[in-house]
Amino acid sequence: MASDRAKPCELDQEKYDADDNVKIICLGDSAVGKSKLMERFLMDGFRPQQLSTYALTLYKHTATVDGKTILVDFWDTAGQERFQSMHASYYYKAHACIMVFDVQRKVTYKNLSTWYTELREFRPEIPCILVANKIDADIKMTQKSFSFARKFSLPLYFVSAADGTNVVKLFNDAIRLAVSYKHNSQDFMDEVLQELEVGQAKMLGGLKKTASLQRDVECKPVERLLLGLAGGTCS
Ligand SMILES: Nc1nc2c(ncn2[C@@H]2O[C@H](COP(=O)(O)OP(=O)(O)OP(=O)(O)O)[C@@H](O)[C@H]2O)c(=O)[nH]1
Ligand SMILES: [Mg+2]
Repeated sequence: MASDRAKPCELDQEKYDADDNVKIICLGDSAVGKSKLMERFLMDGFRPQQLSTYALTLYKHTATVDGKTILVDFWDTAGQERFQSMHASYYYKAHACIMVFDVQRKVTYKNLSTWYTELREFRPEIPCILVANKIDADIKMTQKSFSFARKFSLPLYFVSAADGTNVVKLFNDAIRLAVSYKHNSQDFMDEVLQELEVGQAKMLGGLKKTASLQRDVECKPVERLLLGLAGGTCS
């Protein structure tokens, strides 16, 4: 279970021993409760005053999933940026998205399509959880079916940052989905291939050097192939 709480300590040994790390982003209009949801999960608290997020806040959290320590970066942004395009780096290498609307303000539900379109431009495949927040203010909303979730086959969570309903479940599920996406996606394969390429390039660099220094040394077949790939020659 990913049930650990955020630790205030800067020097956290777990961070150095972590098995993996994931990035989870949060999207939605201003004042839907993105920051309050993070506050509820990470600090188990809720201060009702509204302080709109300025630009971007990054929270670091340590979780345990299937016995493994996972470092989670939660990215929280300001919803008023909706009318501009979000910076691509916000989406860069994100492994899951929590997309929030406010059950008390219909417009925040309508605007989901703008958020979702942009998300899919940058991250076509990452898991996305749809969140109906502030159900404490109108419990009847949990009886409503929200077609946006069905249309895009998104899991829908009814939550309240104010009283904590479903918040821990929401974040724990998001972490699980992020970890699972990271290990099963094409992105993961791309990362592995990239690392192999870097390793191979280093090896080829070494071989090229050797070949130019020792031109009369006979090349073994495998070295010929590698030198061919690197543009080197064997005499
Ligand atoms: N009743 C109720 N109010 C909530 C809940 N979550 C957030 N709020 C209130 O909604 C307001 C906005 O919450 P924030 O978390 O700052 O919203 P945000 O989405 O981070 O807004 P930006 O940073 O501007 O994008 C605050 O006044 C909160 O007290 C909730 O679950 N229930
Ligand atoms: Mg905020």
